[in-house]
Amino acid sequence: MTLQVTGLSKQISGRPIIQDINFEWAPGEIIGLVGRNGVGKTTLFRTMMNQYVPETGHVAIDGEDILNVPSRQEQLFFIDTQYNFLSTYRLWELPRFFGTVYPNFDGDRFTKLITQFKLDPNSQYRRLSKGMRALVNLILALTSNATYIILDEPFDGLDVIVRENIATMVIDEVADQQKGFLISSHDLNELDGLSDRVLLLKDSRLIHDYNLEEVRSRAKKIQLVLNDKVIPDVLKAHSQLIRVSGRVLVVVITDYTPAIEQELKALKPVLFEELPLTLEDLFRANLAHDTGYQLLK
Ligand SMILES: Nc1ncnc2c1ncn2[C@@H]1O[C@H](COP(=O)(O)OP(=O)(O)OP(=O)(O)O)[C@@H](O)[C@H]1O
Repeated sequence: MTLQVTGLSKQISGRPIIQDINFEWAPGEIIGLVGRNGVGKTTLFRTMMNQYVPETGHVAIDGEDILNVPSRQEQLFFIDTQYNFLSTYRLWELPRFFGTVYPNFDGDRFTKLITQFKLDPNSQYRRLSKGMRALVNLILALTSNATYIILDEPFDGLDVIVRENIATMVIDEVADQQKGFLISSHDLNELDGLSDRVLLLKDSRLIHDYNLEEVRSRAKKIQLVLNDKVIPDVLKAHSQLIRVSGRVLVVVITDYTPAIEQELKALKPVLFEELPLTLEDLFRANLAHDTGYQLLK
């Protein structure tokens, strides 16, 4: 079972916002969609949902265009955080509303989760804080029982507790491989430990589709203290410098080999220590040239 996005393009006021987007997405996957502010992440989601009619392309589930087969549309979930009709609804009213769109909506689980997170069922959606709204959006996504769930910046502006709650719920939900998530973010730290695959959107196109396990298996982050202040050739040739402070160097080597290790050890470093590699490190090392990200903080 997969969802296929094929040749999807959308222009707004004559300007191409997304162009020729192609990817496949299977249940069990948590895909990160990253790109700078305004690059077109939300536009891609709206176009996938046909809120925006695409100039070209389509979205299909197991080969069936979701526009032609209503039962397929029910398998795809997205709440537009900017434009939605929820603001005047009270939380207890939401299951009725969503139940008409998603026939497998689980009202009992919705009520259970609302109670578990100490949300007041009588609150109007618009009166909720940003973090509470994010939680309600996620609860709706999970209880819709859609297979493919799109979350647009679900962590934006949330405190660490709510962020962890959301991340844990997402991870639990994919454990049995029945659901998949597509999560946009402009902050790589938020996707760390969550996504197994990352799509990078730049200049209206998907320019990379990364399998993170594969990228991680080849890369190493190393802290070195060398006798000499000069950066050795082996590091210039194979690594991306993450930090330099005096004689302490932190580097990421994207294609770490025994030969590189030998060359490094031959320098007889005072300290040679492997550090945990973050998603941001990987992107900084792999993509510093083409993300347009200002990754160094
Ligand atoms: N309805 C609209 N009318 C005019 N321009 C639009 C509309 N929707 C999107 N755009 C433009 O399309 C571009 C992409 O916007 P979009 O919201 O998809 O980006 P994004 O990647 O989701 O950004 P962010 O990370 O800031 O949320 C922006 O330049 C935006 O101004």
